[in-house]
Amino acid sequence: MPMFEVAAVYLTRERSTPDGPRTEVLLGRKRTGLGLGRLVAPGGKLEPGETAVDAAVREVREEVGLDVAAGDLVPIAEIAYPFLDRPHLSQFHRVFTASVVTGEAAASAELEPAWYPLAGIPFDRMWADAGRWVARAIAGEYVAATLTFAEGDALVAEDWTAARRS
Ligand SMILES: COc1nc(N)nc2c1ncn2[C@H]1C[C@H](O)[C@@H](COP(=O)(O)OP(=O)(O)OP(=O)(O)O)O1
Repeated sequence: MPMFEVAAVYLTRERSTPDGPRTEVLLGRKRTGLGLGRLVAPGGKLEPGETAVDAAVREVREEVGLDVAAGDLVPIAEIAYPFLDRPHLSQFHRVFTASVVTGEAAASAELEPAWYPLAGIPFDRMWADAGRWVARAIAGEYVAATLTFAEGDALVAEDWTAARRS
């Protein structure tokens, strides 16, 4: 199944709170297109000639107004998402994390960003797969998977051994 490529970035920061230090992750409520209304990481399709790292840096700047250096991006996952009911939406994600960012997150036409505690990510507001892997990937476990979606954006199959493009 042909798949377009997407780069996504889970940015993190450390904050002190009355209960002690905590790690937070930046997510944005999607304002347009596929996944409208869901919380997602900044990210999007690779443009012609771009590497995934190039696209990750560009998407973070465009969608949440933050600057992240290419050298600070750490790959944490590669995930194939076949869409059985809409094959043209099938996509291959390269996912990164980074803890070094400059500036304040700002809303864009694509995303309305906010920081969430890593220990309390609101997975019920995200794509159905996110609760299965995002926290452990940010924690350092590299994830390679094929996660199949079907009608109603339902997650209908999970293969946690490889990111298969066909
Ligand atoms: C299909 O399942 C998905 N699961 C998860 N966990 N995250 C997803 C899924 N589909 C998209 N996302 C994430 C990936 C990115 O961080 C954002 C946006 O991706 P999308 O492919 O919707 O990108 P666009 O906004 O359409 O791309 P452009 O910015 O290039 O227009 O959501």
